[in-house]
Amino acid sequence: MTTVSVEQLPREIAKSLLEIEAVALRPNEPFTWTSGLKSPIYCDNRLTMTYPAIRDLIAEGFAAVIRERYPNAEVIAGTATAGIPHAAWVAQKLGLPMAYIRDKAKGHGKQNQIEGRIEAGQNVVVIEDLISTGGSSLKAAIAVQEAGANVNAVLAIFSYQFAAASDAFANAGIPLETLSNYSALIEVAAEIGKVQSSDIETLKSWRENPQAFGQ
Ligand SMILES: O=P(O)(O)OC[C@H]1O[C@H](OP(=O)(O)OP(=O)(O)O)[C@H](O)[C@@H]1O
Ligand SMILES: O=C(O)c1cc(=O)[nH]c(=O)[nH]1
Repeated sequence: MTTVSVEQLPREIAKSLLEIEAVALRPNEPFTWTSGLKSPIYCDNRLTMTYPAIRDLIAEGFAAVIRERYPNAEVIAGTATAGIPHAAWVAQKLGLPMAYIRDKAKGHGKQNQIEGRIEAGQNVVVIEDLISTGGSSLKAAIAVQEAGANVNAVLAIFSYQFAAASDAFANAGIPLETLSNYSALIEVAAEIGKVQSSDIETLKSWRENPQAFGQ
C-alpha cells in the first residue's frame, strides 16, 4: 500500500504524469478534445494503468479523500471508459460496491447506461480520470441522480481548472475535487525541465484563452 500525503498529491501526481510521458505537447498539430476544443496539450491518464505504483498512489489519494470527506459513500462509480479502472481500485480499497456509467445507454441488451447496481437513495462517489470542460463527468453524475441516487461528489485525477467546469458543477450542486491539476503540472514541468521554457510559455498563454488557440 502506498502512503499518501493529500497535500503533496497535486505535485506528486503531476510529476508521475510527466515521468511516464502521459503529457503530450503538439503546439503545431493541436489535439482535438472530446468537447471539440483544440489544444496544444493532451494528458493521457489512461497510461497510469500501466504503472502499479502510480495507479496505487492515485487510488490511495481517492480513498483518502473519500474516507475523510465522503465517509457515507456506498457505491464507487467510474465514468466510461477512462474512469472505470480507477473506480475499481478505489472500490476494492474501501470494500465498497462498484459500478460504471456509460456515456449513453446501450442500444441493445438491457439498454443500461449504468452497469452494476446503484439503488435509489444510495450515496455515490463518481470517479473520472480528467476534467476539461467537465461535460462528460457531469453527464455521468446526472445519470446517477436520474437513477434516484445521491452524488456525493465527482473526483478526478486531473483538471485543467477551467472556470466553466467548476461553474457547471457548482450550478449542478455537485462537489468536484481533483487530485492534481494544470497549475501543479506547469510548476513541476518547469522545475524538472521536462518541458522546454518556450513550450511552458505556450501552455500558459493557451490556458489564458483556450478558445483562441490555433486561430
Ligand atoms: O471534461 P470533458 O470536456 O468532458 O473532457 C474530459 C473527458 O474526455 C476524456 O474522455 P474521452 O471522451 O476521450 O473518452 P474515454 O474516457 O473513453 O477515453 C476523459 O477521459 C474525460 O472523460
Ligand atoms: O478533453 C479531452 O478530451 C481530453 C483532454 C486531455 O488532456 N486528455 C484526455 O484524455 N482527454
